[in-house]
Amino acid sequence: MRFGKGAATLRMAARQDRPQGSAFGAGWRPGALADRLAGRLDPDAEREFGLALDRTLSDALPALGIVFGIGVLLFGAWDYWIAHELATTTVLVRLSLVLLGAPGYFAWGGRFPVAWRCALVYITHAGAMVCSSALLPGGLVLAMPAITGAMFPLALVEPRLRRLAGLVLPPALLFLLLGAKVLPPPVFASCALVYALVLVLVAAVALFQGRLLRADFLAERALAWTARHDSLSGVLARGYLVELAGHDLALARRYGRPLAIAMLDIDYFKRVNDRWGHAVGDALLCAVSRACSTQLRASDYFGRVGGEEFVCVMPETGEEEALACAERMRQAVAAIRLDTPGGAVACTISLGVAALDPAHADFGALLAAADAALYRAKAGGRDRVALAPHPAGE
Ligand SMILES: Nc1nc2c(ncn2[C@@H]2O[C@H](COP(=O)(O)OP(=O)(O)OP(=O)(O)O)[C@@H](O)[C@H]2O)c(=O)[nH]1
Repeated sequence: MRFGKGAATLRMAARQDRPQGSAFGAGWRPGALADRLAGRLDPDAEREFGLALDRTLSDALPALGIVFGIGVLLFGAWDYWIAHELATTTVLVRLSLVLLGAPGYFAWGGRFPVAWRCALVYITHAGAMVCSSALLPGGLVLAMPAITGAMFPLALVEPRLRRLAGLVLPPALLFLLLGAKVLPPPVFASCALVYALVLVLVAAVALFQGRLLRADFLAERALAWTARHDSLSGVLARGYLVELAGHDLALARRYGRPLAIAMLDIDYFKRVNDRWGHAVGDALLCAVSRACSTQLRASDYFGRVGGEEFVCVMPETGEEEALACAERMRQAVAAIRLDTPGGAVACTISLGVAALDPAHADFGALLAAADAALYRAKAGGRDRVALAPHPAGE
């Protein structure tokens, strides 16, 4: 199962804090035991896990259609073998119910929730098995392995218990209704008991599968977080920042929207390391990251691109607003006082701001413009903001 992310989700993830682990809350509530067994995650992670699972299900549905189609043909042949005089009727029942559920295989541009599509497919198809075998002599008993067996693969792809129950219970009720009508009472009782036992086993498989998939989801999420973030400061890593910025730059170009970046560098950082030691230098890098991040809009993002160099990307932001944001960051950093046993450590930053211009070939060109402006801020005395000139005016 792939837990891939679309560009929008990627951007959301960029602003998230470190991934949460399995955070099943303490305290008793209905379903708490099932939650514990399934390794249920905290609400946000569970929502994300559910979306990933829905994507997988949506992708799998068309392929399942081919498998189910072959199944319908094979069971039609089985009908002929059991009672060929009834087979035309049973095959028609099977086909009509399966065709009724067939729209569920298609995505319909995402107009219908995946849960509904799954329900339409599974309930009609399992209903087709139950109804047509109820028409055959002893058919319900003979078809029991297929009817109950089909629930196990379902539990593997849909391990969420409530959803699973919504899928398997309607065909189970249909089985009980028709079984009570066509089977002798002792046979019916025994079939109902076996059906109930299989339901319990299917629930156990779903719980176990849910636990495995959630562990897989958490591991993949933690790995993605580590790959996309700077391990020291927790802000975006260079590669991920460039990936996100490339996407936002393409959007800004396409729709003629503004976008600006600020590149910043801690002034005389070498002296901090030399005087206070690398541990204090590291703590200062974290403090600067925090101070700058708090000055940004929710749509902006901030990453570390070098030793003591950071970049802030501001989509939908023009030159003036970017300069104001850069100035806020400068002031926020200047206010930092890092308490150490040797005394309070302070620092300043220099910033270069560049606004997107049609002449910037790509994000690298915009970055180079901000870097040149940063160089001018350093040369001009540090602790200041410099704006990159428009490329045409250079
Ligand atoms: N503590 C710590 N230091 C780092 C890290 N990465 C880079 N540095 C240090 O950052 C310093 C950068 O020094 P320089 O490039 O000379 O720049 P500067 O001293 O800040 O001077 P200006 O940029 O010109 O104001 C070097 O001493 C690097 O060792 C890190 O992750 N942790």
